Amino acid sequence: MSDSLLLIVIVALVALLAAGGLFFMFRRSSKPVPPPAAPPKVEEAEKEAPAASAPAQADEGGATTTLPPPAQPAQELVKAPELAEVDVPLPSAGRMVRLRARLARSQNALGKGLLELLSRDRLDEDVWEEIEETLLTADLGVTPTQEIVGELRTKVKVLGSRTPSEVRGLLREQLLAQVNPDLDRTLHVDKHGERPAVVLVVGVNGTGKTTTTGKLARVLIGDGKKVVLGAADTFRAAAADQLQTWGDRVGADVVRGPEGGDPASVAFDAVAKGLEEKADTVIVDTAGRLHTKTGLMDELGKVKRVIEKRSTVDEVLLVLDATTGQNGMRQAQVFAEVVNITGIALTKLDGTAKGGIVVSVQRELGVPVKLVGLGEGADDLAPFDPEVFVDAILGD
Ligand SMILES: Nc1nc2c(ncn2[C@@H]2O[C@H](COP(=O)(O)OP(=O)(O)OP(=O)(O)O)[C@@H](O)[C@H]2O)c(=O)[nH]1
Repeated sequence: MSDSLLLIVIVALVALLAAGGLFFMFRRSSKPVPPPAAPPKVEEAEKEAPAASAPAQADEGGATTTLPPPAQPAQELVKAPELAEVDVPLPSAGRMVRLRARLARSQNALGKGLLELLSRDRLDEDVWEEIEETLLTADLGVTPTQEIVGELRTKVKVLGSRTPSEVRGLLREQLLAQVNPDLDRTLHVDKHGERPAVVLVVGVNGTGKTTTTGKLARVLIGDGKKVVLGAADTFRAAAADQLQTWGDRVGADVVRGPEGGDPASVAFDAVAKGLEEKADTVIVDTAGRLHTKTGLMDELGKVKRVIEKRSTVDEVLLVLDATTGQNGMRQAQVFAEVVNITGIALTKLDGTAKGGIVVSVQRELGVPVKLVGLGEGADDLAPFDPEVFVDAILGD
């Protein structure tokens, strides 16, 4: 090989080596930098901070990026809820007037239908049948319906032609007579001397018994009374918790026992607490399961007997769900045979057009409706006022 050829080969080799070096240098600088330390896996993060939530977060592409555990200490995340502040409910006077719009919303169709039928020029048999049907559909019961129709027929004949206000007046008079404004609807909740009044709340589960007990406590506290609650519905643990929440909110002591414990013993302790606290009223929420009539009789009988060792049972309130119609009435009858009911709390009247149940339940049980539930809100329980009720049915 000539010297010049050797020189060319050497130059070419040096150039090749230089290009290769540049290539490797470039590749190394474009390689991603690995993370300094791998973050803990989800399970590890959870072990370190059991209460930490959402340790992983999905990006838009569906891939999961593991996040480091949150910086704050775990116990803050499981801290107990703060006690609800005690609020002061409004007094009970005029409550039903305040809730009248709600009553009108559910019951107005009945009034409108009846007023329209009675305002027709000709009131033939078909129209009277329709009036009868309307009253029966509203759960008024057969006898009250027949009485109302009989009275209206006579009065309409006497009147001859009818102005709208005359028709309204006639109907108002008849409905009010059936609701019976003369019944004594006093709630016996005032203490006697040193002893608190005791209210026993009975009824089938789901009728709104616990809710009514809590709402009633609010009504009484709004009226300036001191109230103790007894969670004698030991059958369902959640019922005691529910009552506790009501008690915490309005500032009423709640006496409760173990789940499945003896309801009579809770009732006894509640009355003892009422005496000790110089309370005006002790309200005892019972389970009142309708398993068998004798079982029910034993349970409620024992609760009553045990209370009477320390005080008197002044009011036995039967809670009845207005939406359950005839089924509810049958259950009510069983309770009436087992305990001496002194008043009815008719709940969920906001959820049914069948307000006639006020009339039929009073007739069948011979006990006045003393309270009505008109919603799920804390202040949606009102002392029953017959005139406000009838006016809400008829509309303004
Ligand atoms: N719309 C409406 N709902 C009501 C009324 N009263 C109670 N409720 C609802 O009825 C449901 C049942 O109420 P509870 O008080 O738990 O019934 P309960 O009879 O005590 O049932 P247990 O606790 O199982 O014994 C709850 O969702 C209440 O909010 C009312 O007047 N109107």
